[in-house]
Amino acid sequence: MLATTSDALTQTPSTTAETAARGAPLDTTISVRGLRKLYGGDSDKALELLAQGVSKEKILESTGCTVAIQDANFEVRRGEIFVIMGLSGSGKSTVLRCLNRLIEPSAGSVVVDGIDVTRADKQRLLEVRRRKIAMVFQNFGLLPHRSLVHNVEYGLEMQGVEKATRRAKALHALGLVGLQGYADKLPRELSGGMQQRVGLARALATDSDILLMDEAFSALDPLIRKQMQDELLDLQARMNKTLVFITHDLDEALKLGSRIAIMRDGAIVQIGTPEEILTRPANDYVRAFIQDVDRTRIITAGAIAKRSDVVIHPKAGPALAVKRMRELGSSTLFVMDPLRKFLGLVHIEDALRLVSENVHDLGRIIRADVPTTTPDTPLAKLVAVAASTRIPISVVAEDGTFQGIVDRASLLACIAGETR
Ligand SMILES: Nc1ncnc2c1ncn2[C@@H]1O[C@H](COP(=O)(O)OP(=O)(O)OP(=O)(O)O)[C@@H](O)[C@H]1O
Repeated sequence: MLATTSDALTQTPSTTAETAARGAPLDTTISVRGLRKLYGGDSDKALELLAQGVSKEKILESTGCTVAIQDANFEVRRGEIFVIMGLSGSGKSTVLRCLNRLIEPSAGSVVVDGIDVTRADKQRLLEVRRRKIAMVFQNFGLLPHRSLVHNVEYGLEMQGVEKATRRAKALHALGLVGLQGYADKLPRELSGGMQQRVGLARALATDSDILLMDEAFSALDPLIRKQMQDELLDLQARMNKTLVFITHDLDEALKLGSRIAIMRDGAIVQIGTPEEILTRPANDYVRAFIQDVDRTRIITAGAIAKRSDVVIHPKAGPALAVKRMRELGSSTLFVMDPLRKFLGLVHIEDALRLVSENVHDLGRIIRADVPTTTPDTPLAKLVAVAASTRIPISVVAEDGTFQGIVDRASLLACIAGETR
Protein backbone atom coordinates (compact mmCIF):
# COMPACT_ATOMS: atom_id res chain seq x y z
CA MET A 1 0.00 0.00 0.00
CA LEU A 2 1.09 3.54 -0.63
CA ALA A 3 1.60 5.27 2.70
CA THR A 4 -0.86 7.80 4.05
CA THR A 5 0.35 11.35 4.48
CA SER A 6 -0.91 14.15 6.61
CA ASP A 7 0.90 16.81 4.68
CA ALA A 8 -0.07 15.85 1.15
CA LEU A 9 1.71 17.78 -1.52
CA THR A 10 0.00 21.11 -1.72
CA GLN A 11 -1.55 22.65 -4.80
CA THR A 12 -0.06 25.85 -6.07
CA PRO A 13 -2.45 28.79 -5.73
CA SER A 14 -5.03 28.65 -8.48
CA THR A 15 -5.02 31.30 -11.14
CA THR A 16 -8.78 31.31 -11.45
CA ALA A 17 -8.96 34.95 -12.43
CA GLU A 18 -6.59 34.39 -15.32
CA THR A 19 -8.41 31.23 -16.34
CA ALA A 20 -11.82 32.84 -16.11
CA ALA A 21 -10.55 35.70 -18.21
CA ARG A 22 -9.85 33.21 -20.96
CA GLY A 23 -13.39 31.96 -20.87
CA ALA A 24 -12.73 28.45 -19.56
CA PRO A 25 -14.83 26.97 -16.74
CA LEU A 26 -13.37 27.75 -13.30
CA ASP A 27 -12.43 24.19 -12.46
CA THR A 28 -10.52 23.72 -15.71
CA THR A 29 -6.80 23.28 -15.33
CA ILE A 30 -5.83 22.38 -18.91
CA SER A 31 -7.72 23.72 -21.90
CA VAL A 32 -6.90 22.42 -25.38
CA ARG A 33 -8.36 24.14 -28.43
CA GLY A 34 -7.98 23.25 -32.11
CA LEU A 35 -4.82 21.22 -31.49
CA ARG A 36 -3.18 19.84 -34.61
CA LYS A 37 0.13 18.09 -35.13
CA LEU A 38 1.69 17.12 -38.41
CA TYR A 39 4.99 15.35 -38.77
CA GLY A 40 7.38 15.97 -41.69
CA GLY A 41 6.66 17.29 -45.20
CA ASP A 42 5.03 20.59 -46.14
CA SER A 43 3.02 21.30 -42.98
CA ASP A 44 1.56 24.68 -44.10
CA LYS A 45 0.03 23.07 -47.16
CA ALA A 46 -1.08 20.08 -45.07
CA LEU A 47 -2.79 22.33 -42.49
CA GLU A 48 -4.67 24.05 -45.30
CA LEU A 49 -5.83 20.71 -46.70
CA LEU A 50 -6.79 19.53 -43.20
CA ALA A 51 -8.96 22.63 -42.75
CA GLN A 52 -10.65 21.79 -46.05
CA GLY A 53 -11.53 18.33 -44.71
CA VAL A 54 -9.09 16.39 -46.91
CA SER A 55 -8.36 12.90 -45.54
CA LYS A 56 -5.14 11.97 -43.71
CA GLU A 57 -4.20 9.53 -46.45
CA LYS A 58 -4.58 12.15 -49.22
CA ILE A 59 -2.61 14.68 -47.15
CA LEU A 60 0.23 12.19 -46.70
CA GLU A 61 0.19 11.46 -50.42
CA SER A 62 0.26 15.07 -51.59
CA THR A 63 2.39 16.75 -48.88
CA GLY A 64 4.42 13.98 -47.20
CA CYS A 65 2.92 14.99 -43.84
CA THR A 66 1.67 12.49 -41.29
CA VAL A 67 -1.38 13.91 -39.53
CA ALA A 68 -0.91 12.76 -35.93
CA ILE A 69 -3.59 15.01 -34.37
CA GLN A 70 -6.43 16.36 -36.48
CA ASP A 71 -8.32 18.82 -34.28
CA ALA A 72 -8.31 18.00 -30.60
CA ASN A 73 -10.48 20.00 -28.21
CA PHE A 74 -10.86 19.13 -24.56
CA GLU A 75 -10.70 20.42 -21.02
CA VAL A 76 -9.07 18.69 -18.08
CA ARG A 77 -10.73 19.51 -14.77
CA ARG A 78 -8.79 20.12 -11.60
CA GLY A 79 -8.46 16.96 -9.53
CA GLU A 80 -9.68 14.49 -12.15
CA ILE A 81 -8.00 11.57 -13.87
CA PHE A 82 -8.43 12.35 -17.53
CA VAL A 83 -7.63 9.26 -19.56
CA ILE A 84 -6.73 9.41 -23.25
CA MET A 85 -7.34 6.02 -24.78
CA GLY A 86 -6.92 4.66 -28.27
CA LEU A 87 -5.17 2.04 -30.36
CA SER A 88 -1.51 2.25 -31.26
CA GLY A 89 -0.85 5.16 -33.59
CA SER A 90 -4.08 6.99 -32.76
CA GLY A 91 -2.14 10.02 -31.49
CA LYS A 92 -2.31 9.67 -27.69
CA SER A 93 1.37 10.24 -26.93
CA THR A 94 1.51 13.16 -29.33
CA VAL A 95 -1.41 14.86 -27.56
CA LEU A 96 0.19 14.26 -24.16
CA ARG A 97 3.54 15.68 -25.23
CA CYS A 98 1.89 18.74 -26.76
CA LEU A 99 0.54 19.59 -23.29
CA ASN A 100 4.03 20.48 -22.06
CA ARG A 101 5.42 21.09 -25.54
CA LEU A 102 7.84 18.21 -25.49
CA ILE A 103 6.33 18.04 -28.96
CA GLU A 104 5.68 21.35 -30.71
CA PRO A 105 2.03 21.58 -31.89
CA SER A 106 1.48 22.61 -35.51
CA ALA A 107 -1.62 24.64 -34.62
CA GLY A 108 -4.03 25.30 -31.78
CA SER A 109 -3.57 26.26 -28.16
CA VAL A 110 -2.86 24.60 -24.83
CA VAL A 111 -3.61 26.71 -21.77
CA VAL A 112 -2.47 25.41 -18.37
CA ASP A 113 -3.81 27.32 -15.36
CA GLY A 114 -4.11 30.45 -17.43
CA ILE A 115 -0.67 30.15 -19.04
CA ASP A 116 -0.77 29.75 -22.79
CA VAL A 117 1.87 27.05 -23.10
CA THR A 118 1.81 27.20 -26.88
CA ARG A 119 2.93 30.84 -26.83
CA ALA A 120 5.17 30.73 -23.76
CA ASP A 121 8.81 31.76 -24.24
CA LYS A 122 11.61 29.35 -23.35
CA GLN A 123 11.95 30.54 -19.75
CA ARG A 124 8.22 30.38 -19.01
CA LEU A 125 7.99 26.94 -20.59
CA LEU A 126 10.84 25.67 -18.42
CA GLU A 127 9.05 26.98 -15.36
CA VAL A 128 5.84 25.19 -16.38
CA ARG A 129 7.71 21.93 -16.89
CA ARG A 130 9.59 22.20 -13.62
CA ARG A 131 6.82 23.39 -11.35
CA LYS A 132 3.41 22.70 -12.83
CA ILE A 133 3.59 19.54 -14.92
CA ALA A 134 5.51 16.37 -14.08
CA MET A 135 5.74 13.34 -16.30
CA VAL A 136 5.82 9.59 -15.61
CA PHE A 137 7.05 7.40 -18.44
CA GLN A 138 6.32 3.79 -19.42
CA ASN A 139 9.96 2.73 -19.23
CA PHE A 140 10.34 4.49 -15.85
CA GLY A 141 13.10 6.82 -17.14
CA LEU A 142 15.37 6.20 -14.15
CA LEU A 143 19.06 7.03 -14.15
CA PRO A 144 20.72 3.61 -13.66
CA HIS A 145 23.77 4.74 -11.67
CA ARG A 146 21.89 6.93 -9.24
CA SER A 147 20.36 5.59 -6.03
CA LEU A 148 16.59 5.80 -5.74
CA VAL A 149 16.66 8.86 -3.55
CA HIS A 150 19.01 10.57 -6.02
CA ASN A 151 16.67 9.64 -8.85
CA VAL A 152 13.74 11.17 -7.01
CA GLU A 153 15.80 14.27 -6.22
CA TYR A 154 16.55 14.81 -9.88
CA GLY A 155 13.52 17.00 -10.70
CA LEU A 156 14.17 19.07 -7.59
CA GLU A 157 17.78 19.59 -8.61
CA MET A 158 16.45 20.96 -11.89
CA GLN A 159 14.27 23.34 -9.89
CA GLY A 160 17.36 24.53 -8.00
CA VAL A 161 16.10 23.29 -4.64
CA GLU A 162 18.91 23.18 -2.06
CA LYS A 163 20.29 19.82 -0.97
CA ALA A 164 18.76 19.27 2.49
CA THR A 165 15.27 20.25 1.33
CA ARG A 166 15.38 18.09 -1.77
CA ARG A 167 16.61 15.10 0.21
CA ALA A 168 13.73 15.54 2.68
CA LYS A 169 11.19 15.89 -0.13
CA ALA A 170 12.58 12.90 -2.00
CA LEU A 171 12.45 10.69 1.10
CA HIS A 172 8.92 11.85 1.77
CA ALA A 173 7.85 11.04 -1.81
CA LEU A 174 9.47 7.58 -1.60
CA GLY A 175 7.44 7.04 1.56
CA LEU A 176 4.26 8.05 -0.26
CA VAL A 177 4.74 5.28 -2.81
CA GLY A 178 5.62 2.70 -0.16
CA LEU A 179 9.39 2.64 -0.76
CA GLN A 180 10.66 3.94 2.55
CA GLY A 181 13.83 2.03 3.39
CA TYR A 182 14.88 1.64 -0.26
CA ALA A 183 16.45 5.09 -0.65
CA ASP A 184 20.00 3.88 -1.24
CA LYS A 185 19.20 1.02 -3.63
CA LEU A 186 19.96 1.22 -7.33
CA PRO A 187 17.15 0.88 -9.89
CA ARG A 188 18.46 -2.50 -11.11
CA GLU A 189 17.92 -3.91 -7.61
CA LEU A 190 14.16 -3.33 -7.91
CA SER A 191 11.30 -5.08 -9.69
CA GLY A 192 9.45 -3.32 -12.53
CA GLY A 193 6.58 -2.34 -10.25
CA MET A 194 8.97 -0.84 -7.72
CA GLN A 195 10.83 1.05 -10.42
CA GLN A 196 7.58 2.56 -11.60
CA ARG A 197 6.84 3.65 -8.04
CA VAL A 198 10.15 5.52 -8.12
CA GLY A 199 9.06 7.17 -11.37
CA LEU A 200 5.86 8.20 -9.65
CA ALA A 201 7.72 9.40 -6.54
CA ARG A 202 9.94 11.56 -8.72
CA ALA A 203 6.88 13.22 -10.24
CA LEU A 204 5.24 13.68 -6.83
CA ALA A 205 8.37 15.16 -5.25
CA THR A 206 8.30 18.16 -7.57
CA ASP A 207 5.00 19.40 -6.05
CA SER A 208 3.54 19.72 -9.56
CA ASP A 209 -0.25 19.87 -9.63
CA ILE A 210 -0.44 18.03 -12.91
CA LEU A 211 0.97 14.58 -13.68
CA LEU A 212 1.20 13.35 -17.26
CA MET A 213 1.40 9.56 -17.30
CA ASP A 214 2.28 7.91 -20.61
CA GLU A 215 1.33 4.22 -20.58
CA ALA A 216 2.83 4.30 -17.10
CA PHE A 217 1.70 0.79 -16.15
CA SER A 218 1.89 -0.95 -19.54
CA ALA A 219 5.29 -2.54 -18.90
CA LEU A 220 4.14 -4.17 -15.66
CA ASP A 221 2.81 -7.70 -15.37
CA PRO A 222 -0.99 -7.91 -14.89
CA LEU A 223 -1.09 -8.42 -11.13
CA ILE A 224 1.36 -5.65 -10.33
CA ARG A 225 -0.40 -3.46 -12.84
CA LYS A 226 -3.74 -3.92 -11.09
CA GLN A 227 -2.10 -3.19 -7.75
CA MET A 228 -0.51 0.00 -9.11
CA GLN A 229 -3.89 1.10 -10.52
CA ASP A 230 -5.50 0.64 -7.09
CA GLU A 231 -2.68 2.50 -5.41
CA LEU A 232 -2.84 5.34 -7.91
CA LEU A 233 -6.56 5.76 -7.21
CA ASP A 234 -5.85 5.73 -3.50
CA LEU A 235 -3.05 8.27 -3.86
CA GLN A 236 -5.16 10.46 -6.11
CA ALA A 237 -8.02 10.50 -3.61
CA ARG A 238 -5.65 11.76 -0.92
CA MET A 239 -3.56 14.20 -2.93
CA ASN A 240 -6.03 15.68 -5.37
CA LYS A 241 -3.55 16.01 -8.22
CA THR A 242 -4.76 16.37 -11.78
CA LEU A 243 -3.74 13.39 -13.89
CA VAL A 244 -3.68 12.94 -17.64
CA PHE A 245 -3.21 9.23 -18.17
CA ILE A 246 -2.54 7.58 -21.51
CA THR A 247 -3.44 3.96 -22.11
CA HIS A 248 -4.43 1.63 -24.93
CA ASP A 249 -6.16 -0.65 -22.43
CA LEU A 250 -9.91 -0.12 -22.15
CA ASP A 251 -10.22 -1.85 -18.77
CA GLU A 252 -7.51 0.39 -17.37
CA ALA A 253 -9.23 3.45 -18.83
CA LEU A 254 -12.58 2.47 -17.35
CA LYS A 255 -11.07 1.75 -13.98
CA LEU A 256 -8.97 4.91 -13.63
CA GLY A 257 -10.76 7.52 -15.68
CA SER A 258 -12.93 10.22 -14.17
CA ARG A 259 -13.47 10.95 -17.85
CA ILE A 260 -12.09 9.25 -20.92
CA ALA A 261 -11.24 10.69 -24.33
CA ILE A 262 -11.28 8.02 -27.02
CA MET A 263 -8.96 8.71 -29.96
CA ARG A 264 -9.03 7.29 -33.43
CA ASP A 265 -6.75 8.29 -36.29
CA GLY A 266 -5.66 11.51 -34.61
CA ALA A 267 -9.19 12.63 -33.73
CA ILE A 268 -11.08 12.49 -30.43
CA VAL A 269 -14.27 10.57 -31.14
CA GLN A 270 -15.85 10.76 -27.69
CA ILE A 271 -15.21 12.28 -24.27
CA GLY A 272 -17.26 11.04 -21.34
CA THR A 273 -17.34 9.33 -18.00
CA PRO A 274 -16.93 5.54 -18.12
CA GLU A 275 -20.69 5.23 -17.61
CA GLU A 276 -21.49 7.68 -20.38
CA ILE A 277 -19.22 5.83 -22.77
CA LEU A 278 -20.73 2.47 -21.87
CA THR A 279 -24.34 3.62 -21.90
CA ARG A 280 -24.17 6.16 -24.74
CA PRO A 281 -21.34 5.30 -27.16
CA ALA A 282 -20.95 8.13 -29.68
CA ASN A 283 -20.65 5.93 -32.76
CA ASP A 284 -20.13 2.40 -34.07
CA TYR A 285 -16.38 2.60 -33.48
CA VAL A 286 -16.85 3.20 -29.74
CA ARG A 287 -19.68 0.65 -29.65
CA ALA A 288 -17.37 -1.99 -31.13
CA PHE A 289 -14.64 -1.00 -28.72
CA ILE A 290 -16.77 -1.55 -25.63
CA GLN A 291 -18.73 -4.58 -26.73
CA ASP A 292 -16.83 -7.10 -24.60
CA VAL A 293 -16.67 -5.02 -21.45
CA ASP A 294 -18.44 -6.36 -18.38
CA ARG A 295 -20.67 -3.32 -18.13
CA THR A 296 -22.16 -4.33 -14.80
CA ARG A 297 -18.80 -3.68 -13.10
CA ILE A 298 -18.82 -0.07 -14.25
CA ILE A 299 -22.42 1.01 -14.54
CA THR A 300 -23.89 1.94 -11.20
CA ALA A 301 -27.36 1.73 -9.72
CA GLY A 302 -27.59 5.52 -9.77
CA ALA A 303 -27.00 5.62 -13.53
CA ILE A 304 -29.93 3.39 -14.44
CA ALA A 305 -32.29 4.20 -11.57
CA LYS A 306 -35.77 5.14 -12.76
CA ARG A 307 -36.57 8.37 -11.05
CA SER A 308 -40.16 9.26 -11.88
CA ASP A 309 -43.64 7.71 -11.84
CA VAL A 310 -43.11 5.18 -9.14
CA VAL A 311 -43.17 7.44 -6.07
CA ILE A 312 -45.93 8.64 -3.80
CA HIS A 313 -46.02 10.90 -0.77
CA PRO A 314 -47.20 9.38 2.53
CA LYS A 315 -50.10 11.86 2.80
CA ALA A 316 -51.52 10.89 -0.60
CA GLY A 317 -53.90 8.25 0.76
CA PRO A 318 -54.61 4.65 -0.32
CA ALA A 319 -57.25 5.41 -3.00
CA LEU A 320 -54.82 7.62 -4.90
CA ALA A 321 -52.09 5.01 -4.44
CA VAL A 322 -54.31 2.32 -5.99
CA LYS A 323 -55.20 4.64 -8.88
CA ARG A 324 -51.51 5.42 -9.56
CA MET A 325 -50.53 1.75 -9.46
CA ARG A 326 -53.30 0.85 -11.91
CA GLU A 327 -52.22 3.64 -14.27
CA LEU A 328 -48.62 2.40 -14.12
CA GLY A 329 -49.52 -1.31 -14.30
CA SER A 330 -47.41 -1.75 -11.18
CA SER A 331 -48.12 -3.57 -7.91
CA THR A 332 -45.88 -1.29 -5.81
CA LEU A 333 -45.22 2.38 -5.20
CA PHE A 334 -42.21 3.85 -3.40
CA VAL A 335 -42.92 6.32 -0.64
CA MET A 336 -40.80 9.39 0.04
CA ASP A 337 -41.53 12.36 2.28
CA PRO A 338 -41.52 15.98 1.04
CA LEU A 339 -37.77 16.17 1.70
CA ARG A 340 -37.28 13.15 -0.62
CA LYS A 341 -36.34 10.91 2.31
CA PHE A 342 -37.08 7.30 1.47
CA LEU A 343 -39.67 5.67 3.73
CA GLY A 344 -40.36 2.32 2.05
CA LEU A 345 -42.96 0.96 -0.35
CA VAL A 346 -46.65 0.23 -0.43
CA HIS A 347 -48.16 -2.84 -2.05
CA ILE A 348 -51.42 -2.77 -4.00
CA GLU A 349 -53.08 -5.49 -1.90
CA ASP A 350 -52.43 -3.54 1.30
CA ALA A 351 -53.67 -0.32 -0.29
CA LEU A 352 -56.87 -2.05 -1.51
CA ARG A 353 -57.46 -3.38 2.00
CA LEU A 354 -57.20 0.14 3.45
CA VAL A 355 -59.63 1.43 0.81
CA SER A 356 -62.16 -1.31 1.67
CA GLU A 357 -61.72 -0.57 5.40
CA ASN A 358 -62.15 3.14 4.67
CA VAL A 359 -58.79 3.93 6.32
CA HIS A 360 -56.94 6.95 4.91
CA ASP A 361 -53.54 6.63 6.55
CA LEU A 362 -51.09 5.21 4.02
CA GLY A 363 -48.41 5.25 6.75
CA ARG A 364 -49.87 2.07 8.24
CA ILE A 365 -48.96 -0.08 5.25
CA ILE A 366 -45.51 1.24 4.37
CA ARG A 367 -43.08 -1.66 4.24
CA ALA A 368 -39.65 -0.45 5.23
CA ASP A 369 -37.94 -3.82 5.06
CA VAL A 370 -37.20 -3.70 1.31
CA PRO A 371 -34.03 -4.18 -0.76
CA THR A 372 -32.06 -0.93 -1.06
CA THR A 373 -28.70 0.06 -2.45
CA THR A 374 -26.52 3.16 -2.72
CA PRO A 375 -26.28 5.03 -6.07
CA ASP A 376 -22.60 4.20 -6.58
CA THR A 377 -23.01 0.43 -6.26
CA PRO A 378 -21.98 -1.36 -9.47
CA LEU A 379 -24.83 -3.37 -10.97
CA ALA A 380 -22.78 -6.57 -10.73
CA LYS A 381 -23.30 -6.41 -6.98
CA LEU A 382 -27.09 -6.26 -7.39
CA VAL A 383 -27.58 -9.31 -9.56
CA ALA A 384 -27.94 -11.71 -6.63
CA VAL A 385 -30.31 -9.33 -4.81
CA ALA A 386 -32.47 -8.93 -7.91
CA ALA A 387 -32.62 -12.70 -8.36
CA SER A 388 -33.86 -13.26 -4.82
CA THR A 389 -36.77 -10.81 -4.87
CA ARG A 390 -39.49 -9.65 -7.21
CA ILE A 391 -39.49 -6.18 -5.66
CA PRO A 392 -37.37 -3.57 -7.51
CA ILE A 393 -34.30 -2.40 -5.62
CA SER A 394 -34.62 1.10 -4.16
CA VAL A 395 -31.65 3.38 -4.74
CA VAL A 396 -31.12 5.52 -1.65
CA ALA A 397 -28.29 8.03 -1.14
CA GLU A 398 -26.27 8.09 2.06
CA ASP A 399 -28.36 10.99 3.38
CA GLY A 400 -31.50 8.88 2.98
CA THR A 401 -32.87 10.63 -0.12
CA PHE A 402 -34.62 8.46 -2.66
CA GLN A 403 -32.88 8.34 -6.07
CA GLY A 404 -35.17 5.90 -7.89
CA ILE A 405 -35.46 2.18 -8.47
CA VAL A 406 -33.59 -0.50 -10.36
CA ASP A 407 -35.92 -3.20 -11.64
CA ARG A 408 -35.06 -6.60 -13.07
CA ALA A 409 -35.81 -5.53 -16.63
CA SER A 410 -33.30 -2.67 -16.67
CA LEU A 411 -30.72 -4.80 -14.89
CA LEU A 412 -31.07 -7.61 -17.42
CA ALA A 413 -30.97 -5.13 -20.32
CA CYS A 414 -27.72 -3.73 -18.96
CA ILE A 415 -26.18 -7.18 -18.51
CA ALA A 416 -27.21 -8.03 -22.07
CA GLY A 417 -25.28 -4.97 -23.28
CA GLU A 418 -28.26 -2.98 -24.48
CA THR A 419 -27.47 0.71 -24.43
CA ARG A 420 -30.17 3.08 -23.36
N1 LIG B 1 8.46 11.69 -34.73
C1 LIG B 1 7.54 11.28 -35.59
N2 LIG B 1 7.73 11.43 -36.92
C2 LIG B 1 6.77 11.04 -37.80
N3 LIG B 1 5.60 10.49 -37.47
C3 LIG B 1 5.36 10.30 -36.16
C4 LIG B 1 6.31 10.68 -35.15
N4 LIG B 1 5.81 10.38 -33.95
C5 LIG B 1 4.57 9.83 -34.17
N5 LIG B 1 4.32 9.79 -35.50
C6 LIG B 1 3.08 9.31 -36.12
O1 LIG B 1 1.98 10.02 -35.55
C7 LIG B 1 0.89 9.16 -35.34
C8 LIG B 1 0.49 9.19 -33.87
O2 LIG B 1 1.54 8.64 -33.10
P1 LIG B 1 1.50 8.55 -31.51
O3 LIG B 1 2.80 7.98 -31.06
O4 LIG B 1 1.09 9.85 -30.95
O5 LIG B 1 0.33 7.50 -31.29
P2 LIG B 1 -0.02 6.65 -29.99
O6 LIG B 1 -1.51 6.55 -29.98
O7 LIG B 1 0.61 7.25 -28.80
O8 LIG B 1 0.61 5.25 -30.33
P3 LIG B 1 1.35 4.21 -29.36
O9 LIG B 1 0.31 3.71 -28.40
O10 LIG B 1 1.83 3.15 -30.31
O11 LIG B 1 2.46 4.96 -28.70
C9 LIG B 1 1.31 7.80 -35.84
O12 LIG B 1 0.85 7.66 -37.16
C10 LIG B 1 2.80 7.85 -35.80
O13 LIG B 1 3.38 7.02 -36.78
